[in-house]
Amino acid sequence: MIYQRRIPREELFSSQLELLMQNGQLATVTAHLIGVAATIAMFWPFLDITVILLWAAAFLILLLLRSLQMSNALVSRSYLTNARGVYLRLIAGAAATGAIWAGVYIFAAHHVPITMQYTFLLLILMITAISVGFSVIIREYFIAYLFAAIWPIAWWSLAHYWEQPYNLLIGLGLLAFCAVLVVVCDRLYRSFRNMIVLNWERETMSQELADITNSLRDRNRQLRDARRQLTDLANIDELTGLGNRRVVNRALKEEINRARRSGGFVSLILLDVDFFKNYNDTYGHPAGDLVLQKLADLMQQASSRAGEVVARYGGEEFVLILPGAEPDSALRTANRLKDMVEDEKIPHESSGAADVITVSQGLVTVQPEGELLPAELISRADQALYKAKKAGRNRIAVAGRYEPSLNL
Ligand SMILES: Nc1nc2c(ncn2[C@@H]2O[C@H](COP(=O)(O)OP(=O)(O)OP(=O)(O)O)[C@@H](O)[C@H]2O)c(=O)[nH]1
Repeated sequence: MIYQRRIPREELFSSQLELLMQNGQLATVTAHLIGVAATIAMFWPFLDITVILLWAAAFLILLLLRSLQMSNALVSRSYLTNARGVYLRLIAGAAATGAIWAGVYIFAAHHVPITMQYTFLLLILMITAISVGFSVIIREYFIAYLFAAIWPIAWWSLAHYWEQPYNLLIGLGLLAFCAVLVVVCDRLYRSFRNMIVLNWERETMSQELADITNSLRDRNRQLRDARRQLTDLANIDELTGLGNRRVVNRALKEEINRARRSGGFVSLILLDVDFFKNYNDTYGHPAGDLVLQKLADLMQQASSRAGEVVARYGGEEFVLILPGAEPDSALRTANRLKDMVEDEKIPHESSGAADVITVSQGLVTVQPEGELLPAELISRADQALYKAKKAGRNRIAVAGRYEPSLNL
C-alpha cells in the first residue's frame, strides 16, 4: 500500500545544506567580489592605499576559504555525515563576512566624506538584499549575515546620532530594515522548505509506485508460470509423460476440422495390451507400469511425422492420431507398432496370445464431411479394437468405409 511518508528531519536538513551550498557558492563570492571592487573604487581617494589593499586581500582570502569549505562539503558529502559541523562553519563564515562590512562602514565613517559613507551603506544594503534570494534556504545563515552586517551599523548610528545629520534616521531605518528582512526571510525559508519536502515526497512516492509495479509484474509472471504448469499437469499422464484423454479429444477435434476443410484423411489407432490384468497379477503392478512406459516409448518412435499425437487414453489403452494418413499408410504404422512391441520380447507367461507382451489395435480412417465428434471416431476405433480382441488378440482390426488395400 502506498502511504504518505514524511521526510526525516536529518534528511531535510542535509538537503537544505546541499541546496544552499550549490546555489549560494558562486552567488556569495560574486556579490562580495563586486562589493570589494566597488569599495576600492569609492574609497581609493580618501584612505591609505596600503590599508585598502590589505583589507581587500584579507576579504578575498575569507571569500576563498568560504568557497573552498562549500566545495569540500559538496564533494565529500560531509553535509550528510556531519551536517551540524557544516552548518556551524557556514554560519560562522556568513557572520564573519557581515562583520567585515560593518567594520569597514564604522571605520570609513571617520575617514570619508558623508556622501561616500552613505553610498557605501547603500552598497552594503544592496548586497544584503541580493543575499536573501540565495541564502534563506538556511534561515539562520542569512540572519547571521544580516545581524553581523546591519545590526552593528544601526546601533553605531544610534549611538553617534549627534555626530552626523542622518545618523538617528539611519539607525532606526536599519533596525526596521532588519525586522522586515527577518520576516521576509522567514516566509521564503518556509516556502523553500515546503518545496524540498514536497519534492522528496513526490520522489519517494514515485519510487514506491515503481517498486509496486515491478512486484506486480513479477507476480503476474509467477501466475502465468503456475497456470502453464497447471495446464501441463492437467494434460499430461504422470506415468508415461504422454498426453492424456483431454489432449486426445482436443487434438482430434482440431484434426477433424482441418481434414474437413482440406478434404483430407484422419486416422486413429486405439491400442490395448493383451491380457494385461494377467501380467499385473503375475509380475506385479510396478512391472506392469514399466510395460506401459515401454509402450509409450515405442509409440512415440512409431509416430514419425510432425503433427502425429501419441496419448494414453486410459488404463492400458493408448491412442495414436495420424493426421492426413490414408488407410494404407495408417495400417503400415499399426503393423510397424505391432512388430516393434513383439520385437521387445517382454515375457508374458500368462498371456493367452503369445509368451511375450502383445497388443491389439483398432484402426479407423475417415475423411470427415459432415459433423463428426471425436467421441464417434474413438468409438469406431474401439469397436475395431473389440473385433481384434475377439479374433484372438495380437492383431489389427479396421473400422469404417476406408478399408486398407494392403494384405495383412
Ligand atoms: N500396472 C498398471 N496396470 C494398470 C494401469 N491401469 C490399468 N491397469 C490394469 O490393466 C488391466 C486391464 O485389464 P482388463 O481390462 O481386464 O484387460 P486385459 O487383462 O488386458 O485383457 P484384454 O484387454 O481383454 O486382453 C487391469 O488389471 C488394470 O488394473 C496402470 O497404470 N498400471
